[in-house]
Amino acid sequence: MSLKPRAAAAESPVSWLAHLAARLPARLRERRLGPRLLTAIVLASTCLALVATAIQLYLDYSRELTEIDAEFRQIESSYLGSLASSLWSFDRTQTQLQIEGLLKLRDVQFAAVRGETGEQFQAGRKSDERSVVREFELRSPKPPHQALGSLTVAIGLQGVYGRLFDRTLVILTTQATKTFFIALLILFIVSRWVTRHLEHMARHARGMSVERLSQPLALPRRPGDEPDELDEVATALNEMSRSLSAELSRRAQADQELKQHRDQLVEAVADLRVAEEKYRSIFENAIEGIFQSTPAGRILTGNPAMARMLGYAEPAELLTIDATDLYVSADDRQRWRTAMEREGSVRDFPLQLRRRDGQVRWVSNSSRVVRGADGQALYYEGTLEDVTERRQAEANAERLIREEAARQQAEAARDEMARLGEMVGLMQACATLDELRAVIAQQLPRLFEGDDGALYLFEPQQRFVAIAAAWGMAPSFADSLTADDCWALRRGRPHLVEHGPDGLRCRHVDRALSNYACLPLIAQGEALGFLHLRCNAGRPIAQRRPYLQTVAENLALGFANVKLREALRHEAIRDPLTGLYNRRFMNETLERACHSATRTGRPLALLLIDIDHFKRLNDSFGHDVGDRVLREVAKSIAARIRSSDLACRFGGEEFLVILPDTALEAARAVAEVLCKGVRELALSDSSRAIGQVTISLGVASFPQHGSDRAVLTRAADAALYQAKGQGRDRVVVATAVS
Ligand SMILES: Nc1nc2c(ncn2[C@@H]2O[C@H](COP(=O)(O)OP(=O)(O)OP(=O)(O)O)[C@@H](O)[C@H]2O)c(=O)[nH]1
Repeated sequence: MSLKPRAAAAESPVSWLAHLAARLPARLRERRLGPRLLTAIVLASTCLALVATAIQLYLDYSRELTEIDAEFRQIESSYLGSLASSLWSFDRTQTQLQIEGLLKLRDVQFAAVRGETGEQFQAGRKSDERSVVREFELRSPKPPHQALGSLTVAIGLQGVYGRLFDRTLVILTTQATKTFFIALLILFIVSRWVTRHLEHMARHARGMSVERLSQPLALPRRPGDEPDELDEVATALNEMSRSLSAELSRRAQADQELKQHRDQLVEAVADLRVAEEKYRSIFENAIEGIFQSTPAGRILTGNPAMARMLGYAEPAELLTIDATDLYVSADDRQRWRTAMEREGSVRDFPLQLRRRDGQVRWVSNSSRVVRGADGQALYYEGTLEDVTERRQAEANAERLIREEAARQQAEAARDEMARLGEMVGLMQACATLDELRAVIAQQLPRLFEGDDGALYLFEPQQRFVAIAAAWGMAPSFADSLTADDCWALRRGRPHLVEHGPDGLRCRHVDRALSNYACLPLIAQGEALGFLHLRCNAGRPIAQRRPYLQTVAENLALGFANVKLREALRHEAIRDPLTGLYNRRFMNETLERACHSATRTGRPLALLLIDIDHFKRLNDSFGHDVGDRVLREVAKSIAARIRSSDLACRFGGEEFLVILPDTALEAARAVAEVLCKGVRELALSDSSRAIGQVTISLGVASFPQHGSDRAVLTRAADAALYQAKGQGRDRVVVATAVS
């Protein structure tokens, strides 16, 4: 059996396919997406269609073969019996008819019966084309079923091939048509949905420039269209454009900055060259020596000034010497290195170096350590200045300063002593303690210029000292102190506290105060007070101790002298019995008062007072009682006059009161007051009452009753006489001088 395709029918599709296959690579290499896509679809679809058609043909072919087998079985079952009967009965006509009848079956081309006897019947003709031939054995219908011959049937495959070809043609046509339209549809869709936009993007991209980067890509969309991947691509492109634009701006700015930096760099390089030349010039021409040396003492660099300083002709010679040999003292080198290692640099470090010729020079060194990344000292660099002459000049200047200071100190001491002498002189001229205090208050600040201080003096009959004079920080001094507040008063010795926290401070000074002195004023064993001094000038107080003691002693002496003088003077001008001024002093004072009244024209009055019946009182009570009455009357008078008035004992039991700036009527009123005051004295002896003591007063006034002491006194005396005459215990005003 053989299967042969029809050559004429197969030639056309194969050549078409060959032609198509030959053109496919060119089609697939098309630049346009549409044709490429179309070609790919057609190719893929064709391949699939061919594969599907081949499968279909194979299945159809198998079915056709099955049907041929079924046809043979049908021949076997339906025709073999009747043919055997016709052959058994030698019915040739029937046999021939039956064989021809077989040709009516589908695709049967040929049928032939060959009897055992050699007879042969056949219908149709044998073809060279492929066919399926089967031979059946014919046996008699009745036992013993002997062999009668055979039936040969040939079913041609040409019909099968024709049907398969037709079917293939239909399938391929259908597939091709479908593929064509689907391809067209896909082409349209791709063009509409994809390539149109891609071309738009391409046009946008082609038209893109740096200036147009900011123009966004907008796909031609109908409003309301949902965004798809192309929109995402467009969005991504726009974002890319924006990023690109930003990047370009940044690059442009960076370029600008780079340009500026480059310009600055160029300028800096130029400046650097200038600076380098400048520093080279400084290095070469500097007056100071400039060097670099290793920690081991090797000189790396040295300028001409350094070479000259050390006695070498050329800087290159410095590189051959060991720097450690330059030091006069090894200790100097060690101190210098220790300072460098500890501080990292030194400034104006004094050193003594030995020149090449052996001469020793003083130099001032300023250096620093240059360290590596590991912190190790790589080398030292610095400058050397020859300060030998300057040091000599400084030494001379220091000597001169010391001498000047000593001279000034001596001068200051002379000044101090001169001021002290001046104060002592003034003190000696003081008649009263008040005068003395005033002089001291005025002189002490001059004596201790620049320092704070105070003078404390014991108040009469008191146990505390009160401030008598203060200068400098006067408000910070206490007004009064007890003797316990000051170590100098307690111990009767000078108490000095130096700088520092350890000194034993007096209670009257602040705890923070140091450098002060308290010196007691002691005269004839009696403590008069103390001098307190706070030294502000930074000069140790101990240095001034001798001077302070001299001042304190002079002050004490001054007070003692004035006190003595006051006592003497008191005795000279006072009446010892009554304490009032005596007649001699009264005469002097009245003389001055009259002159003053004459000069100024101001009034002046006199009261002449006499105790009534004093003789009788003396006689009755004794002289001592009389003395006591004299004292009580004097006391009563002194208590009722002004401090500017002056009461004195005129003699015996007579008193005289001078009333400056007092007119006659006022004087009369004072006289009445005095008269009444004495009248009211209630005096008594130890055993009996003395009785009332009265006085009589005569009043005279300047200028009505006289313009000098004698006339006024006489006028007052005349008035007193009148008062006695008129019965005593009264005031009588003098009559005007005619
Ligand atoms: N106790 C005492 N008596 C003195 C003192 N000085 C004077 N006399 C006395 O004073 C008396 C003065 O008396 P006279 O001058 O007579 O006056 P008189 O007795 O006060 O009488 P009239 O002045 O007229 O009232 C005399 O007896 C003096 O001795 C004195 O210091 N002490």
